[in-house]
Amino acid sequence: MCTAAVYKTKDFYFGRNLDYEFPYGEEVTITPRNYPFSFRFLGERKQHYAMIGMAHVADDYPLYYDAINEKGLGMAGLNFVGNAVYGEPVLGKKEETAEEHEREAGMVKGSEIDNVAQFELPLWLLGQCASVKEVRALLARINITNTPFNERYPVSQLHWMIADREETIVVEAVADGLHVYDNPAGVLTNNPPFPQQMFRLNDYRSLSPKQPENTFAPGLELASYSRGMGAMGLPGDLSSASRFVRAAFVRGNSLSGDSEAESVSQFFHILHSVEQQRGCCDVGGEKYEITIYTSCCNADKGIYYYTTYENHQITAVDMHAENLDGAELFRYPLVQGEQIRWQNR
Ligand SMILES: C[C@H](CCC(=O)NCCS(=O)(=O)O)[C@H]1CC[C@H]2[C@@H]3[C@H](O)C[C@@H]4C[C@H](O)CC[C@]4(C)[C@H]3C[C@H](O)[C@]12C
Repeated sequence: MCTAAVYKTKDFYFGRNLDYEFPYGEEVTITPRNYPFSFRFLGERKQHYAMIGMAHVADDYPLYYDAINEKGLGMAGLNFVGNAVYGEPVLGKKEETAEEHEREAGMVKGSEIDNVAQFELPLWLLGQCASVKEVRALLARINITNTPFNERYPVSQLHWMIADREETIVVEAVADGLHVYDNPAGVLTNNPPFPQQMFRLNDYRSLSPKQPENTFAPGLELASYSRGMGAMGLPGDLSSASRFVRAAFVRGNSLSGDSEAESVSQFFHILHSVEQQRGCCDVGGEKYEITIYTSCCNADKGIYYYTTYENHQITAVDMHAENLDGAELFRYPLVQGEQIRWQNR
């Protein structure tokens, strides 16, 4: 399970929990503007926007899980197993029915289509889009293909949250095609599909950070014996559907100062409210899903903050501290191990 979230104070923040039973060997990775991308179906791009994110680097290629680019656009891929459906590559244009073909004959010769392998999506979108608006335009002509990176890395079944400071969307490629949803909740988890996650929020519409009125039944005096009773019923379990509700509530009611330290701190509090502790989510074979890392990107400043399961101290990497006109990846292995600050020795 995973959870992604956005948060806005003075700056715009984007991040996620990566929950899984083992790490793939991820590193904070900066891709500078002149690192050449070779797309499977779309040729080479010698120049693109610079980006920073968490990636597994294979054969010097950044396989991003989540990242932001230098324009303030963020993107995260989360498991969507059993629902994600990617297509075979098609030849340069959309497959069209005979009827559509007739309608279009003499006008446009079928719409152009971009075949993008599933693992290429972050590079394709973050490399050339400065905003969600631009992402929407590219998605209108995309065919996300089921092309694996290589035989060691089968295609992951993911859906994506993509956001800038103005808007957040969710992209789901399913059996009946590609769907792009507005996401006013500002969070994403895993299954079920996004419309069902959003619908379920209706069940919790009476929850509140305020103490509730007693409306239980006439004549029954009931006590407000504890703080926090307005959110009684907020799910606390680790299922994806429950984390969606919990994260949407916590994020939606979050308050913080707008300094960098206060904003980053609050962002980690939001995502840590749905983190997974080792032992509580048994996935079989004596393996347990845990929150391997939590990230918080300042999308305006190009800073990638993270904590890991083994290290609660926040570590940060600033993309602008590197030469973004370079042509080689900058890679930062995750800092692990709790950093405990002793006060009396
Ligand atoms: C396992 C990760 C998703 C975590 C998650 O959503 N967990 C929920 C578990 S559950 O459904 O609720 O059971 C996903 C997110 C990004 C994925 C990686 C990225 O897509 C980049 C490459 C893509 C390659 O095809 C496979 C390796 C890989 C390096 C992927 C490995 C793995 O599938 C990752 C790391």
